[in-house]
Order: sequence, then C-alpha cells, then structure tokens
Amino acid sequence: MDVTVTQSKVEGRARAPPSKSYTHRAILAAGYADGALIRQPLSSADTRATMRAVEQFGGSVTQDDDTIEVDGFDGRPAVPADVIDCANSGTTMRLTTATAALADGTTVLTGDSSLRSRPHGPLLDAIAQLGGTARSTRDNGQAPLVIDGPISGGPVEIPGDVSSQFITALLMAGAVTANGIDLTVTTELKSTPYVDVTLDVLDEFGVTARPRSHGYSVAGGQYYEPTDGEYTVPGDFSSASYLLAAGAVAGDEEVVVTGAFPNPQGDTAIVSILEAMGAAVEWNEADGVVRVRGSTLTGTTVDVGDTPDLLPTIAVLGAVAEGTTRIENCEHVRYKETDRVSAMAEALTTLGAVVDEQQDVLTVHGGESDLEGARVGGRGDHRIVMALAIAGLVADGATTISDAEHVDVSFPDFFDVLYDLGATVEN
Ligand SMILES: O=C(O)C1=C[C@@H](OP(=O)(O)O)[C@@H](O)[C@H](O)C1
Ligand SMILES: C=C(OP(=O)(O)O)C(=O)O
Repeated sequence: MDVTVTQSKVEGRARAPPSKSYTHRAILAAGYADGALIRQPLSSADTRATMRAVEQFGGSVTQDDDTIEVDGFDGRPAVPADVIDCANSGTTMRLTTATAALADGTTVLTGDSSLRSRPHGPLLDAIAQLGGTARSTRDNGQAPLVIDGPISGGPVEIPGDVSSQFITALLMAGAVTANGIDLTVTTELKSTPYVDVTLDVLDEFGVTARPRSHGYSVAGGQYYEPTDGEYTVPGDFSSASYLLAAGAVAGDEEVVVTGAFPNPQGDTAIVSILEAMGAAVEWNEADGVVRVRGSTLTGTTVDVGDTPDLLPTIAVLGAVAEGTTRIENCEHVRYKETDRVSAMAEALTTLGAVVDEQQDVLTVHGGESDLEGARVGGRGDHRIVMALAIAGLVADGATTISDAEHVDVSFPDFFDVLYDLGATVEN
C-alpha cells in the first residue's frame, strides 16, 4: 500500500503506543510461567507472532480490549505440532528459538522473506554448545531453523555484535533449565539496553539474572510469577520517536507525547538527541509527558550502538537540520527488517539530502530547503516507512511511501495518529 504525506504542520497530544520489546517479553515470560494477565500490551503483527509461538509450545492466549491473558506452559514447552511462523519478527524468532531448545523434540521456525535473510548463527552455535542441536536448513545461519532439545544449561560463549536478542533468548530460557546459563560475551555488546529491558521484565516476573564480568548469568530452576499474576507494559520510546521528531520538524504548536515514563529502554535517548540538535523539548519524567515544539535543528553526532532503532528517525532529523549529522557505530542496523543504513541513505538522497554511507557511519548533510517530495521505498520495513513519513511533513509537495501497511509491525495506528496531529496523509 502507498501512503502520501504532503508538507504539513502538526500539533496536539498523542499517547506513546505500548512497548513492543516489553510486550514480546511479557507474553513469553507469561508462557514460561503458569500464566499471567498482561495489561496495556501492544497488539501488532510482531507481538501476535509471539502469542502464536506461546500457543504452539502449549500455552493458551486470549486477547481482550486492553489485556492479554496467557495460560502458560510452566517452564516445560511442548514440542510444537506445526512449524512456528515468526512472520517479520526477529524478536519472536530469536526468543523462541531458545524456548524450542527446552522442548524434548524437534521445533521448526520460519518467517517471511525479510526474517529468512537475517542472521541467527550465533544463537544456533550457543544452543549446540549447550548440548542441543540447532541448524539452519540452508546452513547459512538463516531461517528456516530446526532446533532439537532439551538442553539443561551450562556455560556458553556468544558474540554480542550481531544481536542482543540472542542473549535475551538464553537468559529467558536459562531460568527454567536445570543448571542455569553462564553467558560469556566474546565481543563488544551492541543494543545493551535491550538486555536491561529483559532483566527488568525478568525481575517483574520474580526471576533473577545478572550481569557478570564479560557476560550475564541466570540460575536454573527458577519460577516465573509476576506480583498478583499481572504485568503492565510501559510506553514505547522507539515509536514515540516519530511523534517527537514530527513535532520538532513540523510543530506548529506543541506536540505532547504521553505515556512516556522513564525505564531501561535505550530509545529514551531520543529526548537528549533532540535537545542536542537544538529542539525545544521537555520531558516531565514524573508525569510521563514529553513536549516538543517546532524548532530550528542543527546537526549532531550520535553513536547508535545502544539505540539501533533510532537510526531512521535520526537520519530524517539530520536531513532537516542545518549542517552535518553523523550517525556512528551503525553496522548492526544493517541486520534489521532491511539494511536500514542503505535504505535511509537511498531514500533521503531521493528526497534531495546529501548523504554519505559507510559500513559503520551514515553522514547526512541536511537543510530543510533541500528536501523535495518524491516517491520513496518503505522496503517492507515499519521503521523506514514511519521515518520517511516524518520527512514527508517537511519536504516540498508530496512524498509517497510504498509498503506503508508495514506499520502494523510495531505501531498499527501510526498514520491515524499522524493525521489526528494535523498531517496531510492520504492513501
Ligand atoms: O530485544 C529487542 O526487543 C530488540 C532488540 C534490538 O535488536 P538487536 O539486539 O538485534 O540489535 C532492536 O533493534 C529490536 O527492534 C528489538
Ligand atoms: C528490528 C526490529 O524488530 P525485530 O528484531 O523484532 O524484527 C524493530 O522493531 O526495529
């Protein structure tokens, strides 16, 4: 589906959607538990993939208006009766690959063409180190994956520069193994705050896992059980980043984002990045409210090692800002739903920005006056689509973005929210 965004101003209030990362973990943690009620979950294509996986492992999941009731498999996943389709969701595939390694039999996991091109090799190696059998049907570390368990825990070495989701997966599964898992991370760890998010959810479910020198450890034989059987999902700062960026580049009056309370999400950094670029932004942490006004932005340098999902947003801010924006430490952002470094370089060049793409650095030479509406490719990637929609607010004329339906992965009503803030959006 194409969506066309025409140059327009925005103002008003919007609530940050529930966090995708927290929702995935809460659904799976409830699966590892006897069950749990999850309040304010994100209902999206990706989180539904995790719900289906939990059902395949023997849980049952009931979605209501603003809750998900999970009847868990209590630490003992069944051998799935069918292939698990993780659709577009890397989080689902990585986290449930480790669940599969606990089952006494064979699990097959697959996904859409994007997910089948993403790397999973280090997680497969880790499962093999733990005594399971884990292989890629094409022997290239990519899905379809075939996993044979059960593993009972032990020491494992894993690189940290491909995906932190491998570590999250092993910590979540490790808690219900007999012996626990001691992880040694053999390279620099990227996306570290996502492991902090995992530790936060584990803690809320009564499970202890800890950082240790060069890694993490989780004791086995633990029980997942949230206080009072319930868990409430916080707001999503990656999703909020598009709304805040919209306010900064095209704010008429204020854009106010609510439901934005401090927590371990690395993407809370969007507030300080906007500040560094000169935006009039204020975060009332106690109230969970971020306010931003249309501002003249200037270029900055950002290291996205911890915040890969902000790259598309920052690239658009850089294209609008005066001067140069350097986005450093971004190689791992190439392993997402698409290669987001090249996707943003290509689309912003089409819109008239001057962009220099290197393997680990994306440099954007901005200037609002340079952006001209054009047809750009969403590359089947929700974050590319949403970031380009923000560029469309300031580009002269109309910007048409393909694959716009992919926002259903993380922010299903994104275009309605943007429209309600005053953007001219048509499909
Ligand atoms: O664990 C998570 O919820 C996520 C971790 C990050 O991936 P990597 O750890 O692969 O960088 C992030 O990009 C993804 O959107 C969500
Ligand atoms: C990369 C993302 O998610 P996942 O890895 O779960 O596909 C994302 O939401 O930007």
